[in-house]
Amino acid sequence: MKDTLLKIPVDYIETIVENAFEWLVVVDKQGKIIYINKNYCDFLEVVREEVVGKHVAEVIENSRMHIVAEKGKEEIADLQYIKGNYMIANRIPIKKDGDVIGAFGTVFFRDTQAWMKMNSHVKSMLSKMQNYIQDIDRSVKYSLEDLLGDSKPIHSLKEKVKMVASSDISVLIRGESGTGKELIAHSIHQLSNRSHQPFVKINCGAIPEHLLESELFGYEEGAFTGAKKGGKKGKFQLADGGTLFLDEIGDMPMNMQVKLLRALQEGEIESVGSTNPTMVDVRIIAATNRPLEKMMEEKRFREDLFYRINVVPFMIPALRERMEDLPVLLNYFIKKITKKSGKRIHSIQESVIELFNEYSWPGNIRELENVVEAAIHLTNEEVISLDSLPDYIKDSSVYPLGKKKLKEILDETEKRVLRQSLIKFNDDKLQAAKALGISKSTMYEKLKKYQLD
Ligand SMILES: Nc1ncnc2c1ncn2[C@@H]1O[C@H](COP(=O)(O)OP(=O)(O)OP(=O)(O)O)[C@@H](O)[C@H]1O
Repeated sequence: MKDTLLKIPVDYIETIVENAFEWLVVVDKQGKIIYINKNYCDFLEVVREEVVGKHVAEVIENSRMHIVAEKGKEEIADLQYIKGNYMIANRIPIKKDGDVIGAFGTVFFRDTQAWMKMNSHVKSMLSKMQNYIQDIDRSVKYSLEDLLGDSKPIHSLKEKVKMVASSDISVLIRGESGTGKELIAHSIHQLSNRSHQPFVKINCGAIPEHLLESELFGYEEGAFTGAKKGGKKGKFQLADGGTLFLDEIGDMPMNMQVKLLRALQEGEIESVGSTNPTMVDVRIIAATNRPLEKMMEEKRFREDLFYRINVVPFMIPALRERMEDLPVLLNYFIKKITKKSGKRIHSIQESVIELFNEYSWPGNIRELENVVEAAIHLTNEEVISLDSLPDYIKDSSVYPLGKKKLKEILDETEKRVLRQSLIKFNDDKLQAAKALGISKSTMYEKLKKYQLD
């Protein structure tokens, strides 16, 4: 190291020490100044030749350089009050063969204000980056392999995704909540030529009406009170070259529908506060669970926008309409959740499957996953039984009309009620009978009938 340093010409060293630090001072073991750079002298309003050789405390107010040179303990980012301001100083001992022979001190920020300015600058840059990182999700979470199901509708959905993915055609995905609309949107993007470009999602229903325009198209600096310095990019600009997923498009207010249609038709957008339109190249995938046809009749959704986005419609059926997918979905979620939770589950009781087949699943696949997760956490055994299901599923009364006779339905309901009352009263049959308003003997009779004893 020493050899390398000796090779540096002295002119170079002079430039480095004069400029590498804002201010620099070097003292010997006694605290006498050996070297001080010009910037520091200018600030202190002293002549360099006159202060070299003087004790540092005589030249620099509140200096601790002599203490560091004596004790050999470094002081980093210490606040030092000089000429009416706080400075941020570093003081480092210089050692030779283990002995302290002096110290050098640097000041990076002339005062705390300069430091705070730099600090808030860094913070604002970091938060800006964070915004963009959240907005742009290049690594989409799902692919077509994640779309499980053996039913005919799922097979044809998969085929359709493969057919349209590579074109830039607009797609409208419809289906109840939790049916996998976002999963399909991810899959289309992933199979498209834009897969290495951003996939940007905006939930049109979750953003307050007055913010939606700037969220979609961005804004210029000074566009409104509270606008960020330098402005902000909108989702359209962030998705440039990639895919923009307009989730819950049926919840978009009418005035924004006009602006969105213009952007889609002309391929250019205008940020809030700007007068110059910019071209954007974005593929649109929209999704909704709203009845758009009815909304068009009621003049709550624009027809022209509907035809612009509905070039290829995707309709995902509700889970209750394709119950043949239940076994594969159930198996998949059990495996996934047991792996995550470390719990072992080796079977599901037949009664649970029966109940699942009867239940209407208003929250679709998302609800199924949540119910399986809750059941796995609630069971103490390695079997998913009715006891481990959330109450609202057990309480749900979905009558299999047309499939079962009234007597069968009544018997099943009676059995379910009896089972629940036993669970509630910890198998205390007397208490359960009391709660149901039946006699002890009737209770025993019924338990025997339904093999619950
Ligand atoms: N066919 C499927 N196979 C496996 N998982 C699925 C399937 N469909 C949906 N899921 C899972 O269900 C959950 C909900 O899916 P997703 O968010 O795509 O639904 P969505 O229709 O967009 O819901 P919302 O309208 O409420 O936003 C996700 O965890 C997803 O992985």
